[in-house]
Amino acid sequence: MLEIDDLAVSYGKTPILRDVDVTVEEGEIVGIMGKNGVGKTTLVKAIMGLLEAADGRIVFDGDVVVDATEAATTDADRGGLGGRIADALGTSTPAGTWVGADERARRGMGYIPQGRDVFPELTVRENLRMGETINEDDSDFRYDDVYEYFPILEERSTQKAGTLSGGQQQMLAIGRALIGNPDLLLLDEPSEGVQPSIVQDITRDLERVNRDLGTTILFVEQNLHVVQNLAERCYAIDKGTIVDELDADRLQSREAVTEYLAV
Ligand SMILES: Nc1ncnc2c1ncn2[C@@H]1O[C@H](COP(=O)(O)OP(=O)(O)OP(=O)(O)O)[C@@H](O)[C@H]1O
Repeated sequence: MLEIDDLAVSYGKTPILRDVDVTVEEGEIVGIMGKNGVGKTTLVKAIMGLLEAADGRIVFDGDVVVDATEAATTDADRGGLGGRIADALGTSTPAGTWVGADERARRGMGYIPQGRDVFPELTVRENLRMGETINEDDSDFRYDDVYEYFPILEERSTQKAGTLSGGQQQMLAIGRALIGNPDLLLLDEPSEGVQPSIVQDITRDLERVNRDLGTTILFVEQNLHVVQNLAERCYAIDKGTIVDELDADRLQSREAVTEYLAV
């Protein structure tokens, strides 16, 4: 479903990610854990197409969506207009293969950003309607299904999203993404700003989504409960690169997991 090879991402001239290799098979729930500031958000944004890659490749559902490898960004591409402009400006070039975020969403990536980004002045229902703008292939997944997963959203359907608790907003963001009918759901710290009892609910809800809808899930987290209870396997990221991969057995060891978290 997703294959990331040798990915590097920079902010301006500052390298943030380097040599990132991550693979996610169809139907899996995979975590990427790491402490504050190690590059988790940067990685999710690069997968979604919100940040350019300085190097590496990303293949989604069999199609190359990013190819910023040297081979792809030299020769023909660098001879093109984009390459010449980039050369003239002395910037990194987007030459090579680049599929934008909107197109990645249309091809089946669903993204739930850190902080959720619900529209606070719109009602719950209006927020869910936003998910339909992504869904062009007549998904069967509609409001009623979202409400079945998250009954509280039906109770609050005419309430402004900004008045919901952190956990309810997270449910709303997940519901909105599901209406877009994603094959791959990318979540950036779903537990952030959510009270612990509700974090457990959200973990269970995401498992149910994976089981019932077959949605592949890739999340980044630094919450021990979510890492241990949601991930089937988990990468550890530190200082911008993948430093370990834990299978289901190792994930059960609190000691093994906390090494990579700020707990
Ligand atoms: N827009 C930006 N410009 C420059 N540097 C940035 C920018 N955004 C993030 N960084 C830096 O990139 C590094 C990785 O940040 P990132 O947000 O990806 O980490 P994170 O693991 O998601 O952290 P957190 O858990 O705090 O969200 C940090 O050192 C951060 O300061």
